Amino acid sequence: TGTTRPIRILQFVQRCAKHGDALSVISAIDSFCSKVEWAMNVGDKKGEILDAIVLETRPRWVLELGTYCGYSTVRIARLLPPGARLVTIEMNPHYAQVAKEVIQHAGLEAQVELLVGSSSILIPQLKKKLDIEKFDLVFIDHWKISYLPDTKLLEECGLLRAGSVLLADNVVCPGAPDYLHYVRNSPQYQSQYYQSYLEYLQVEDGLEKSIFLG
Ligand SMILES: C[S@@+](CC[C@H](N)C(=O)[O-])C[C@H]1O[C@@H](n2cnc3c(N)ncnc32)[C@H](O)[C@@H]1O
Ligand SMILES: O=C(c1ccccc1)c1ccc(O)c(O)c1[N+](=O)[O-]
Ligand SMILES: [Mg+2]
Repeated sequence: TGTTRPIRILQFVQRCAKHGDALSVISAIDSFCSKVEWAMNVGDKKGEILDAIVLETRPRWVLELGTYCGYSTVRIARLLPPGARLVTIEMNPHYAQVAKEVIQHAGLEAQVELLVGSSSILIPQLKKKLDIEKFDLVFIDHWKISYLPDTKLLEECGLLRAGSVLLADNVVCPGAPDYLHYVRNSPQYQSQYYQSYLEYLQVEDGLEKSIFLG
């Protein structure tokens, strides 16, 4: 039995990226996934939109749903102001282990809280687990069928405040139609679509930014 794709991504990072240099980790993964093996990272094009929204939001508390190999985790954590924290949830223990090592290679482990488990189980435990009040920014990038139920769960658990920003990946491809309809039609959200492309491909995709109005 050979290796897994996440392991091959990690090995490339460990071989080609400079320890403690987040940008070199990001470009190593983008290089590997655009030239060697496609992988479901948010990627460089949508990643630039993600970066801009992190910088614009200046979040103290960030939640990421879906870690995979930690590519977007590193993209976000490298831009956080001192003292800010990124909580990332991943249900696959193998992916979580790879992500842990990628985040460590980038030197960002102090800013990141990586939780292994299902979002629907962990979200209701977050207030107890962490001395957290509300999330300022949520990056939604796990299985597309979970976007809507988990958004409603975040509302019910009182983890969003007026002004909290939800940023959802893949609202076009593979798509999250029920989520999109909800945030675009609910009076509780102000939504905006950022057109881009599916990671490493010439297929349309985009991010939806939705501000919770409270
Ligand atoms: C597209 S990948 C995440 C990519 C990552 N955000 C990036 O851009 O580098 C989706 C991940 O979400 C995880 N996942 C899917 N549903 C989940 C759930 N309900 N709770 C926790 N993790 C979940 C999958 O195991 C997978 O690793
Ligand atoms: O669902 C897929 C998918 C579907 C089919 C084959 C490969 C991946 C996918 C594609 C691009 C993404 O950015 C992404 O986040 C996901 N995902 O799994 O969450
Ligand atoms: Mg995605």
